[in-house]
Amino acid sequence: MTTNPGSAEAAAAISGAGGLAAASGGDPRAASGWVRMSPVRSPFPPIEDYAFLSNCHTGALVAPDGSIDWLCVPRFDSPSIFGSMLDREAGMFRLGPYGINHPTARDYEPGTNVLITTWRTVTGWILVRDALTIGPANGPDRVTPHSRPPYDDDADHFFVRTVECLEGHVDVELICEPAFDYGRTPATWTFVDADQHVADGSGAGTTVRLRSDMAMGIEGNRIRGRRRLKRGQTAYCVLSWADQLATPGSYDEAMTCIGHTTSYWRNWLAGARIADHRWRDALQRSAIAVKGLTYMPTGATVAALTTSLPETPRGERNWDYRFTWMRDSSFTMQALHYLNLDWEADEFMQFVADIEPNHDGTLQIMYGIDGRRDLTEKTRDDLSGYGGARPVRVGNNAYSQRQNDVFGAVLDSVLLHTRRSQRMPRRLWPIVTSQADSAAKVWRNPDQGIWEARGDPQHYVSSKLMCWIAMDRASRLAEIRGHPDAKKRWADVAQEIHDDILAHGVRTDGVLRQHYDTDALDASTLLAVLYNFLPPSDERMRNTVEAIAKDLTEDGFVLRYRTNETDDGLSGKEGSFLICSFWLVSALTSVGEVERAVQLMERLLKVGSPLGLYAEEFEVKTGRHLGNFPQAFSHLALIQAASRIVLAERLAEVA
Ligand SMILES: OC[C@H]1O[C@H](O[C@H]2O[C@H](CO)[C@@H](O)[C@H](O)[C@H]2O)[C@H](O)[C@@H](O)[C@@H]1O
Repeated sequence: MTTNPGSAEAAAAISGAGGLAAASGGDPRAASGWVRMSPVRSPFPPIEDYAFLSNCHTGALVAPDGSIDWLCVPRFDSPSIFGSMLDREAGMFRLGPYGINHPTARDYEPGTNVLITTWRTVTGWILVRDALTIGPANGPDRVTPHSRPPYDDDADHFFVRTVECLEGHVDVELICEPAFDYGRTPATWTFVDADQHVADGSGAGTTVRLRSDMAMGIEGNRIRGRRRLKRGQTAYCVLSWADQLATPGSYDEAMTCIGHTTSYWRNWLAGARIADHRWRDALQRSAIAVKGLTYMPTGATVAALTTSLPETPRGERNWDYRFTWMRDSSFTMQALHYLNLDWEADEFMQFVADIEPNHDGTLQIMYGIDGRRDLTEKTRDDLSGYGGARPVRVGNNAYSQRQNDVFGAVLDSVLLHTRRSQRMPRRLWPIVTSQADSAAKVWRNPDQGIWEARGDPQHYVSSKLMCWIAMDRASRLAEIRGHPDAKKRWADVAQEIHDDILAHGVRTDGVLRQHYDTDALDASTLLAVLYNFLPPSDERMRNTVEAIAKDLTEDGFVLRYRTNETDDGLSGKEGSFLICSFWLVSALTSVGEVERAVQLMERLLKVGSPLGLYAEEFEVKTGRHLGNFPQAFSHLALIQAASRIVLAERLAEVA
């Protein structure tokens, strides 16, 4: 038992006598120091009901009841300290009205990553602001596009929560119960000031500091505070984890941090070129979500904030996405370029230039956000998993897979970057040559494909297509660099791959197939349309789009493939893949079916979360989101699809 005796009285004063008496009897975690203080929160909220906050170092998910159910510190890929998303006993931090779990309204402060929650109780109204703080080093200056913004990468990062009573009176409750190392180690709390407004919670080599102007007590492994706020009164609490643990010391200071955070996001967004269109809000939210998944110190992006949110309810399709996939990042760069947000793309190019290649010059398909290579997957059998979906995985064995699309992803990004910045950094040329030569060598080999199937390698059409992109982009880059021999050599290979796909990758009905030895469909072949493998007027492009729209959809939403036709080495049925559904919007636009594209886009926007966020998949029969959340793939494809439609509509207007 880790209770600080000195603080037990304070706890009892707040929670009422007997607060500490609720014991851990029968709880297997008691042996490791757990002291259960209240019934386990249950059930798991729907994935899409979470709010996402980020400081571009790490991110958090806030449940509708005001609890932070996911936070890893100090980085996206660190072990969680609040992990209730994966196990109701793996840590949480709630601020909200006592005894009420359903907010009246939740929204972001427009154009920011600051969450505003309003609560109405029988006695009054309160407004809670939540932010993972971030801010400009030199004040909220306007960011000029194409210049390095005055971001303070090394600023202290806090989770700041403020509450303001708008009407009547409300009893506000704070419960902070970290569980370090993905729920394995409960916090040991000690007060560090005499007034008991600052406490340190430690475990598994990590210390967090909680500071508040509310009276706090230690109850076993958690801090609890309660205060009655009357109209016009305020309170705050701040959680920090930086070494110096310096935190705002008053409500006003906390609000200043939130103000800086607001300015940061708005200034960043001011650099984006977002069409004045009815989808503007969705585009802005997606841009903020994608940016929020960027790890600022290296420019790497995580594929999603979380690990192991299930793609099949209660199933085994649970993966850790807190890493940087070359493919996902390349698509992210494209999406940010659509919005004129080139600066992040520049940063990612630096990341690419810095990574350590394999001995043969190839790149891994994914890396840690700090560029590390070993992402060995482990299962955490001590965690229940979201809704009972097990195993929970930490790490991702896909890192050692052979996925031949990676060459195209990297080289397409380099060409895009070169064109946008009108220069090609010298340090990128060795990467171009090694990727192009590797692609030229391996494109004939089977691989695991872009869906990272864990079954046998196949000749995936989309992998060959991306090798064609690799050779095409390399040839254009060689031209820019003035290497005519390389230009010709790589263009010849591009042509060879093109011919090969047309010879083996097209079914007798003129539709692109998933891989050379099947007639099954695969939504990744929509990339052929998006990358202009053939002109959009070519029948094979239209046939592929129509076949996918008709035979690979559930209620209009696109599956990446049918799991009963494709052995991906896993059990369970998936939901529709949101990236594929947005790809279909883009592809319909390309082949001139703009009205149908708009209809599908509108439906996709309707199934976004109440806060405009998307997981990886959507389950048509329940209307629930599935998989990791929020997922960059879904948001970047939304940006691409909307941008393409907006462009098509504008062109139609001037025609
Ligand atoms: O379905 C099996 C695979 O699922 C994950 O991969 C998916 O997510 C990646 C990150 O967004 C994406 O790049 C890939 O295209 C998706 O299929 C998982 O990470 C893999 O380990 C797993 O084998």
